[in-house]
Amino acid sequence: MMTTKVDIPRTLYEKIWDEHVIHHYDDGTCLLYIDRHLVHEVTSPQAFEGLRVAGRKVRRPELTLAVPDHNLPTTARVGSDGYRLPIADQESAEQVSVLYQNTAEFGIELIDAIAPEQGIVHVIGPELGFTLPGTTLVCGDSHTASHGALGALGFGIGTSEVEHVLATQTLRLKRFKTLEVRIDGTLGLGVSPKDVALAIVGELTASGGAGHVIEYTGSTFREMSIEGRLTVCNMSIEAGARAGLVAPDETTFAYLKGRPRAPQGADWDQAVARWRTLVTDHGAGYDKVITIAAEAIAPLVTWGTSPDQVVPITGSVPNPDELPNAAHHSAARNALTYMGLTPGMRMQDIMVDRVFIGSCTNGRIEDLRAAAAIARGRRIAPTIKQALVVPGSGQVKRQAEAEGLNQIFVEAGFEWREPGCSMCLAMNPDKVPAGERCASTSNRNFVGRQGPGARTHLLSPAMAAAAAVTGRLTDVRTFRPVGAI
Ligand SMILES: CC(C)[C@H](C(=O)O)[C@@H](O)C(=O)O
Ligand code: SF4
Repeated sequence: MMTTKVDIPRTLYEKIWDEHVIHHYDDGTCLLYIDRHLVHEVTSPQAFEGLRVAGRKVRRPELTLAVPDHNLPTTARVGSDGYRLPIADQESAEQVSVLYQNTAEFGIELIDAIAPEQGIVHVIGPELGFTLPGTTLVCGDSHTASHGALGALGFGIGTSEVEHVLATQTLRLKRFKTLEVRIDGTLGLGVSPKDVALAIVGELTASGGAGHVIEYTGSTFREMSIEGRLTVCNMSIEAGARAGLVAPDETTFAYLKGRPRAPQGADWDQAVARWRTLVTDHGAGYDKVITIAAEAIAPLVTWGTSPDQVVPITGSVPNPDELPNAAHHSAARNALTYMGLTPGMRMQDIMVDRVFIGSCTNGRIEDLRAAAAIARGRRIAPTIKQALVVPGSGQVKRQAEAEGLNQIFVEAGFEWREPGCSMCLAMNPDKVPAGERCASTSNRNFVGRQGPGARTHLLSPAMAAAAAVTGRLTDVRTFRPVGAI
């Protein structure tokens, strides 16, 4: 009997990859077909310019969707007279208006700053059903890994690759290696998908996943919502991985059903039947495997300037010289100097100046619900200079408002904003001043990330809300909800 390719056990990643290879080159690279392309204002201007200079068109404009997010102020975008407010910062205004011009010139759909669907590129892709299982999806943005939560092979690309995808709808790439991150068991009370993500990054280190696609397996992910899976997949890149994947299942199908751009009617049934085959076959091997027990994961918080510099909230700032890996000693010392911390300090004694709840890591409805459950009936500490809640998209914002979450936040002293990347990175007016400390639900605590000299502690939405209430990093497990939400 003939052995067909189908009989060889393959991982989920290999199945998606194989299905998209158009050509194998002699040097081992492959030409890969790209199903979907997301574009934002930061990494696309040079790509469009390249097309213009070469006199090329966009090959399949209908497969690309553009949205501004990084540079938008999160204050009102429309004045009381109904007119659009200008962006004050010249560079930001320019980037956004160039995106508008480029998309108009090349016939690409644009969700503009005041459209109801506007939001962070990685939040709107899934919620519109633009992101679908088994597809290849790219964006000139490292957190494109997020989309793997729906079983799409999503990865970030550079600006020259953005141009290549626009021109050809393909990319020439080397196959990635595979890494299984297996977590079984039930998360403890107060432990969220963000803690899972931080635990994985802490375990793998910021470079442990380099060159790999992570597949998240085990009962913890099977029981996790799509929002939670998006949070975990989002941070795959913080462990150095190109992409993160969760095999699509009933949770995925329920999430996607009825989304505006997902297949409808008979197409839907056919699509689901196909998506059910998107699982790693029994007997398929990964290049690397790590396992973590769900019960071992505590609420975590970062102390340094890399997302892998993380400890349980009940822990202390480590002594750099006592870290297990000697290669990390000097990096840790520099991080502590930048962060203004000394070894041995209890994490819960660290006072914060600002709190940011939002970003493509934690700006979805479940994140806001978790934060609101802590904020409800409480006030932010008087020492807090600013506490921002920034929904990841217009849809998240409307849903949160329908549930009254905005009111809970505002009554507690938080500011309720328009969707965008906001304080995740200092490309818009939401910045942390030099020397100030921010408890942030975003994904990067790099030097200067939230503003020059700003100090960032990454944590979950509930922990961020708790920090806002007490004015310091706080174990959310010591909080009891006030009333029901
Ligand atoms: C601006 C963009 C290129 C960048 C990225 O690639 O991730 C940003 O989104 C980030 O989070 O640092
Ligand atoms: S929210 Fe932050 S991480 Fe996400 S795309 Fe925007 S800047 Fe990048």
